[in-house]
Amino acid sequence: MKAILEHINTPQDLRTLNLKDLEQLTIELREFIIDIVSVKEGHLGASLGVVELTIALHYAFNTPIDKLIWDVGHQAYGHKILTGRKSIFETNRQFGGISGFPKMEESIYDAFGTGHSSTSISALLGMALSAQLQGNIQRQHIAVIGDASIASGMAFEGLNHAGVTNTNILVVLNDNAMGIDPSVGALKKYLTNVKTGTAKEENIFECLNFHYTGPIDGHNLPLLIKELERLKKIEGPKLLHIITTKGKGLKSAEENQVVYHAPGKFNKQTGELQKKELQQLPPKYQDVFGKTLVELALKNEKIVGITPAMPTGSSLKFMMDILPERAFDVGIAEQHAVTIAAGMATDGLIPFCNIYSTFLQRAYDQVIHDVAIQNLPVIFCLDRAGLVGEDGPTHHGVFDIAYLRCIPNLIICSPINEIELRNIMYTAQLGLEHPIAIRYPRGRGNILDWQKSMSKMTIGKGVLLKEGNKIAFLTTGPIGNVATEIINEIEQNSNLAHFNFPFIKPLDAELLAHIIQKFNHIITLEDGSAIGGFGTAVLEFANNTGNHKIIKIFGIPDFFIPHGNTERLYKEAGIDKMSVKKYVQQFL
Ligand SMILES: Cc1ncc(C[n+]2csc(CCOP(=O)(O)OP(=O)(O)O)c2C)c(N)n1
Ligand SMILES: CC(=O)[C@@H](O)[C@H](O)COP(=O)(O)O
Ligand SMILES: [Mg+2]
Repeated sequence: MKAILEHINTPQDLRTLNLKDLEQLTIELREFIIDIVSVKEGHLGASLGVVELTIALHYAFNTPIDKLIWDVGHQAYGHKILTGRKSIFETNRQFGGISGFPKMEESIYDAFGTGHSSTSISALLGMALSAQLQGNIQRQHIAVIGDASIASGMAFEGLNHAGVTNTNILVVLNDNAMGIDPSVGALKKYLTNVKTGTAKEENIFECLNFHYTGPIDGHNLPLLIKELERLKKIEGPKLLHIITTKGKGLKSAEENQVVYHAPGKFNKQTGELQKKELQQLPPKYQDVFGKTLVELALKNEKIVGITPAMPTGSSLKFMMDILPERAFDVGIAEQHAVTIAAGMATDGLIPFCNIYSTFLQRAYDQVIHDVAIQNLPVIFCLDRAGLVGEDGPTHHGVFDIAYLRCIPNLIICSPINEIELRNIMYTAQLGLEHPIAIRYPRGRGNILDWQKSMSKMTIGKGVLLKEGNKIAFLTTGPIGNVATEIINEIEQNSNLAHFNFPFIKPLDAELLAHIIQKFNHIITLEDGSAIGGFGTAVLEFANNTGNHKIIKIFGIPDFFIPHGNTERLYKEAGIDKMSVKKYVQQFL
């Protein structure tokens, strides 16, 4: 029974409560988040950590008139529940349901859409400058940003600019000493010194011209409210530094903050994680990467590993455990991750720079300017390529082929399975004349027996998987296995040929020329953007040969694919087995 929360549908309701009821609300809100996330899954620890802050902000400020931005947005579940989405919170992250991140089209209380980190201060400053220019001097602007996210370049850029304005902005630094994994870097050290009272005289935020308060206990609701009310009356840029515990209120989440960042299903009373099925499963691609890298690095001392703040998600943690001096977590700093990899490559090291496909978008210039133009043999491992599922459009890794394919010098490889991933990693560390981007998806592969000895691949070589004489399937990446299934399910399948193109660039020109000459009908299939992707590359090639054939491109269409389970999303994108099979069958 949630006696208080039951009556709260908007922040206006919350503002009528007395302090005792607000305190009770913190308990009920935590329970509500735990109740739903324990069965529906999602990000847990971050939202539990900001329950008091969420209530205090909506109590002290006049949202949605005052603008409130949640950096990354994975901590905004309490905010969603208190701003009209309590009854639909159980649809969180599901297809057709609410998004796991703030989204402007979802609610007037979501002042800015987030998902990728460290954007909040810039967006907030934009709003505050706009308010100033338009004479809206009453409006308040608040960003909540975590200690890991504020260490990112983009957040620093925002602070640096904001400090020379007299805008009405408040940055709340939510310091729990954690990202997904423990926070890293000199700023983390500085914040720790501030918390323990051992920081030197000068305060870094005051030096940036912010009015600084803190650190204060972010779980002390009356104190938070009092401080926010006070800060509201102070003009100019302000920073409030609060100390919180990630996972606050659920013992296991407090004790194991990395796992409970997004724990999957768990017992809401004990916090115990739901037991996984006992049967042996194929490996996660991230583990194939992580374990293979260790295997290679133990033999090749030039290999180094880099991750921007995702040691657990990328499985670089395996190398960090075994070869800590050669594996670097650089914090949420994708641009820096790419350029230090470039620097290392100039000096003969072999950097495996692992970045989620979606987060590499932030380091596009570094890929071109620092790596490709100088033709440095950096090995990019782009995890979470393709549709990632419940995180939705901010996180789908569907643009990489299109945005990388136009960069000269860069090899692009999309292995069909775990074995091919291992082989291309092995091949790359033997020494390439160019940088390479190896993309692979979220989740598991298909092969139990994957830890076989590795063999060298020929860069740019495609593979005939099945002979046929009428229609040619050309696939790249694990979606090639869907083509195999379709072929196996079709009776007249002698008509269907299947070619795997692990290399999107360079394309296997010889094989492609043969295919274009032999087949009148070609189908390409990929899990990336249909515009500018692998299919487009085939089309361009065919056009250049002057040999005009029917080429049907299956890829992600020209709209943002929403959140939901991947099977459903494949359908939404029209690249699921049924859709492709239906297309093929018309011609048989
Ligand atoms: C540009 C970018 N890189 C990486 C991530 C993945 N990521 C999501 S949350 C997170 C950690 C955020 O830590 P912090 O800002 O301290 O917030 P907390 O989870 O501690 O509340 C990371 C690295 C991301 N969302 N965006
Ligand atoms: C909020 C965020 O960006 C991450 O927590 C992301 O959800 C991680 O994704 P994976 O679960 O695929 O590692
Ligand atoms: Mg943090």
